[in-house]
Amino acid sequence: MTPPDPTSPDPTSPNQTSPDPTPSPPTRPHEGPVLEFDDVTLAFDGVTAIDGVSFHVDPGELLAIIGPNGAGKTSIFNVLSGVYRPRSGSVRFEGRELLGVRPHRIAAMGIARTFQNIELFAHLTVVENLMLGRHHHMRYGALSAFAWLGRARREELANRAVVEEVVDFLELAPWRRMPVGLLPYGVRKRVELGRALAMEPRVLLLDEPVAGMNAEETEDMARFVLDVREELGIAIVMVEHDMGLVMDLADRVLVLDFGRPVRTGTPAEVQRDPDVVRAYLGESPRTAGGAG
Ligand SMILES: Nc1ncnc2c1ncn2[C@@H]1O[C@H](COP(=O)(O)OP(=O)(O)OP(=O)(O)O)[C@@H](O)[C@H]1O
Repeated sequence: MTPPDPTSPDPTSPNQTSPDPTPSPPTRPHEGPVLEFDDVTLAFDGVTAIDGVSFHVDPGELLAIIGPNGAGKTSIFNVLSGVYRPRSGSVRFEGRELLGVRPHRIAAMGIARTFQNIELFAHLTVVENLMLGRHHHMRYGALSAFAWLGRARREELANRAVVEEVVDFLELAPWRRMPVGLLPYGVRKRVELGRALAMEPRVLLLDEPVAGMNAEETEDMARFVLDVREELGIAIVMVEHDMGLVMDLADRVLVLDFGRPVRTGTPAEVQRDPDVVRAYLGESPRTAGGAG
């Protein structure tokens, strides 16, 4: 994945120039897709990373985004999380426009993200890393904590309770007090999923959740991703090169090539689409093994 480049010039990255519009709270529960990505185009100097891409995600749905290296998958995540501002198009979360909204506010609205390269604090314990996921839910800083000791304490306890639920849900109890840097790779990836879940998101963006994992770790992660969707009902957008995982888990698959959408459909539809086979999967669907 290409990491976000904070030095890239406007208008493509990041949302520096425009004021941060305060999203108005919805007056009634949102109906329809939880996420709408509508005719979005994002260009860097000479490179069109996303070229007129549209998709939607329904509540509780798992949409996988696949495509060869450089197809624009990470760029879509960077637009969804407010790191890049596209040249044109619209991105809506529960009906509210996200373009122009800063990343921390998008996270607080309910969109959490994991990264391909684990972004945890190696010297902090599992529980401490998960508590960082509660950051957006903490209203009392150090100063106000003196003034409102009781409330701050209650908030701390509530945040700890959420973190404990995540520890149970992802079966992280054996490692809870260990520094994350000492944990096996597969467990660290699970802690990163946990930190995103601790935010209590309504949409989860998973960036290559099984990259670098062995078969056993992949199987574990697949089970947890399914549990997140089925038990917590969280909508998921997943970028992944492991085609077995994509075809097993996804409700629908969006295939990209050179920033352009090739096809959106169920795993079965996508696998037998000749354009997809040509663009990504190889000569025969049977040879599909990913391009990562
Ligand atoms: N900050 C940037 N500055 C310039 N070009 C960029 C930047 N980010 C991405 N690109 C370009 O946009 C295109 C899409 O990149 P992107 O990282 O989104 O692809 P990807 O599908 O995630 O690839 P991979 O599977 O290798 O992670 C590529 O040509 C990439 O070089």
